[in-house]
Parts: sequence; structure tokens; C-alpha cells
Amino acid sequence: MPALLAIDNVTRMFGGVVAARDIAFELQRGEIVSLIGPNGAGKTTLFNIITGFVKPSSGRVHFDGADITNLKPQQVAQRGIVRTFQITNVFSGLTVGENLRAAQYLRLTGPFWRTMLGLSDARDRQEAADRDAAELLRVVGLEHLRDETARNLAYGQLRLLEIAIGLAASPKILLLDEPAAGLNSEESARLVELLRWLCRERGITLLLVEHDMSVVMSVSDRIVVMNFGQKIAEGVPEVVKQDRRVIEAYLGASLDEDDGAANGMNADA
Ligand SMILES: Nc1ncnc2c1ncn2[C@@H]1O[C@H](COP(=O)(O)OP(=O)(O)OP(=O)(O)O)[C@@H](O)[C@H]1O
Repeated sequence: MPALLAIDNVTRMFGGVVAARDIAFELQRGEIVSLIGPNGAGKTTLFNIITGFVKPSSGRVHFDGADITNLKPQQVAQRGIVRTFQITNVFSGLTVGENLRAAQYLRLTGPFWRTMLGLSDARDRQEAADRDAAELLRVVGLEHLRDETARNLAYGQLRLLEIAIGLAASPKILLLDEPAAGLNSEESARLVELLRWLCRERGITLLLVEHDMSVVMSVSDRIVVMNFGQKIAEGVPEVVKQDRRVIEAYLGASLDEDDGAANGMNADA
């Protein structure tokens, strides 16, 4: 079966800066893949290219067999590639439930709404939307906070709401921008469980940019590592964390240093 998403030799220049150089990797259906690398490695640029916000200088992006390189962000989202941001999608003055409702309405043309619009009358659609919103809140564990104003949520709860908002678009691929940032270890562990569940039970393919190595190592089927715009490694966590180029990129360790450095791997080091 062809890859669900294929990044084919993508390069992106910003003036003289090569933000991404000849990057190639694939996402298979139902995989959880993490994109990691030190600050400035080119991860955000790749996210922006996949979601249509930035066009590559060269190379192509294929989704489900179709070339999506030149699609607009809204068209990419409509095909099922949805991105979460770090909080920015949440309306702080609305309740949790209202935020989800807004996400559902804002994505009127998405797959979820195509289903809803097939229903006979407005009340059926409303009830279906309410059921879907309740299910999303249950999935992320926020059902007890449906009527709470978003600005009153704890940080970890806001991150979960952000994921629920992303899920409201019925994504085939969900791109998560540092979902564990600011979470404590208990919240991170719950996040890992949630991501695995989404993949297993909802069949959603996940691509994460994440700096928290314990989350990356425990949740990822595969890891793609970037440094200075180049892909320097790709593979399963056990292999990637022992890769000398990866250790060197993260810790500035010399090639002569012992492999034990990998155990302390931290993007912000
Ligand atoms: N719009 C832009 N204009 C000019 N340079 C840019 C632009 N976007 C990114 N860059 C440059 O491209 C390189 C890669 O940046 P990018 O934000 O993709 O890295 P990153 O891996 O996401 O970093 P971080 O972890 O800090 O978010 C950096 O040198 C950055 O300064």
C-alpha cells in the first residue's frame, strides 16, 4: 500500500538560509512519527510545507497518492491533514463546549460536516454535532469541563482542548506542534496514552514535533531527526537514540564520547 503522506525531496530556502534541504520521508497509515531536532533545525518549516502554509522551493508533497504541493492551507485541511497549534486555536472567552462548537462550524466543508449536511434537518445536524462534541470531550478527558470558560482551564487542560479542536475536523493525519510543552510528567504520560488511543481506535496517523524526549521515545513508531535543515537520521526510537549523529546534534558531543550521552538526550540542551 502506498504511503499516506510522502515528502519527496523537499527543499525550502529563505533568502540565503536553507531551512529544509532535500528532505524525504513517509508516513504510513496508522503510524505515530515524531520529527525532532534542535532549535532552527527546520521542523516548523516542514510542518508549514505539509499543511500548505509555505511552498517548497523544490520537491513535492503527496497525500493519499495525490500531489498536494500547491494546495492552499484550507484545501489541505479539507483533505484531512489538520494541525494543532500551541493554544492559539482556543478562544479564551468561550466555554470548552463552545470552543468545540466553533471548531465544528469553522470547518463546515470538512468530512464531518459533509456527513452532517446529509442529515435531514437542522435539529438532526445539531444533535449529531452535540454528540460528536461530547464524544471528543470524553476522548480527551474534559467532559466535566464542558461549561467551563477556557481561560479558567489549567495549562494541561488547554493543550487537551487544542487536540479536541483538531479532532473536530475528522483528520486523517493530525500534526501536533509540541503537544507536551509545559505538561508535567503525569500529564505527559496521559498524553502518550491519548495519542496511542487515537491511533489505535480512531485510525488517525500522527506526526509530532516534540522536544520532550521521554514522550518522543515512548510514543513514536519512528523518529525523523533534523539538524540545520537536513535529515540526519530516521528509524525506530531504540536505533535513533543510539545514533552518533543524533547524539552529537543534541549534545554537541564529540564522536569519541561514549554512547551513554544518548540517555540524557534533550533538544533544549
Ligand atoms: N519565514 C522565514 N523567513 C526567514 N527565515 C526563516 C523563516 N522561517 C524559518 N526560517 C529559518 O529557517 C530555519 C529553520 O527554522 P524552523 O522554524 O523551521 O526550525 P525549527 O526546527 O522549527 O525550530 P524551533 O524548534 O526553534 O521551532 C531557521 O534558521 C529559521 O531562522
